Amino acid sequence: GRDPKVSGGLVLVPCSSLFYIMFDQIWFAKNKNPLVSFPSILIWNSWNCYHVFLYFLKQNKPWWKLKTIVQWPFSATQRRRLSWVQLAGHKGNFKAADEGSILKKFSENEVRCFEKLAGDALLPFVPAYHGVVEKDGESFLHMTDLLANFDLPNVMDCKMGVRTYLEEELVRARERPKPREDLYKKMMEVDSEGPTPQEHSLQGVTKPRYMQWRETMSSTHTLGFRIEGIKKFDGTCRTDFKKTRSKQDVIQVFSDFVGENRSIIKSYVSRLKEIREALSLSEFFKRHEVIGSSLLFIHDHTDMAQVWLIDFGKTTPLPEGQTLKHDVLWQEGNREDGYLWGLQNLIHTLESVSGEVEKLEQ
Ligand SMILES: O=P(O)(O)O[C@H]1[C@H](O)[C@@H](OP(=O)(O)O)[C@H](OP(=O)(O)O)[C@@H](OP(=O)(O)O)[C@H]1O
Ligand SMILES: Nc1ncnc2c1ncn2[C@@H]1O[C@H](COP(=O)(O)OP(=O)(O)O)[C@@H](O)[C@H]1O
Repeated sequence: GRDPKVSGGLVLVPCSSLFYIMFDQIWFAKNKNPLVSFPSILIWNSWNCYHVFLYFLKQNKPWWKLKTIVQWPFSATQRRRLSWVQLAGHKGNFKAADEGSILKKFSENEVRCFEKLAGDALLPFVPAYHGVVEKDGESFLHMTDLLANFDLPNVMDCKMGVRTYLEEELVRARERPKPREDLYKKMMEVDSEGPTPQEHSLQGVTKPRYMQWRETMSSTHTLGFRIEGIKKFDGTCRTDFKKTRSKQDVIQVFSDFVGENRSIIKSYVSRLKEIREALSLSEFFKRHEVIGSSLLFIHDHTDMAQVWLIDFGKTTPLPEGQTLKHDVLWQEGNREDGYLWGLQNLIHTLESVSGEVEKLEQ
């Protein structure tokens, strides 16, 4: 009864083994799940129950592919804290805050966006913004944790638009090209034939070149959005969508994400249509180039399903008097981002999933 058990890629270790518990939690806290905190460890330990220990060391696979979050026997609040996940973006950008809220590393640009969104038609579709706070000598944006009202949520991040870098980044790279080794390495991890012979010899690629390559490898160019990451209710997390490009592949990932549940698909489609309506009324949207922003999809076993606009770090105001259409071709200089075109394709994708589920049910 007290021996470690192996089942389906997981090792269950008795909680009296403090070493295992601490190792696992340090691993979580340092990596993708910054909201897991130390006090919980002591409570769990005193419960003397079994604890799920990741099997990644034995399998020699990247840890996140096997990351699993314990579901039992924690209270709903503890489960909520445990299932918080950062699916994309920069590591270490988020910190836990008071119940139901999170802190994101300060960006002046993003603060300005949240301030302008306060009186805009998009307000009901963005996380509530509670101002700038200081913690441990650093500034953060305090905002609502969108996962807080869900129990063991399924979460998906879709990055919107046909372009994921700013025009000014392109100009800068042209004027002063700066080949980056980290981006070269990231490219090589996905496709060793990605870099050009010159990039191979430099062991570096520029940022816009990397971003453009990411766009063509994924569905950004062909559909105006791409899947960045998914966390399922069981804690499994996937961020390996860099080559998910075809319409059929995207439909397959969505179908798996919604578990072929028609009620959830219906809620997602109607929420996306509400967002489309709000975007058509939004002054903010008209007057900003929206780059690198995501739609965050969240649903749980109660069939509650929501979609939110997040990440305004690279959403930039246009010069006075200029507006964007968001559904026309981008040509350098016009600053178009293809956001609305991507949204339309996203709605079509979910409608296709719904059609396929209907066929299966007949
Ligand atoms: O997704 P991968 O392939 O890892 O590439 C990342 C993402 O595009 C980041 O965008 P996001 O923050 O929207 O996820 C971007 O940050 P920026 O937002 O600063 O462009 C990173 O640029 P660098 O931080 O310059 O490496 C870039 O390396
Ligand atoms: N308000 C929020 N509530 C819950 N999760 C969030 C929220 N904001 C961001 N996240 C999570 O963090 C990830 C990265 O967020 P994002 O704002 O895109 O960060 P970055 O600017 O570093 O790219 C998202 O994919 C999502 O999983």
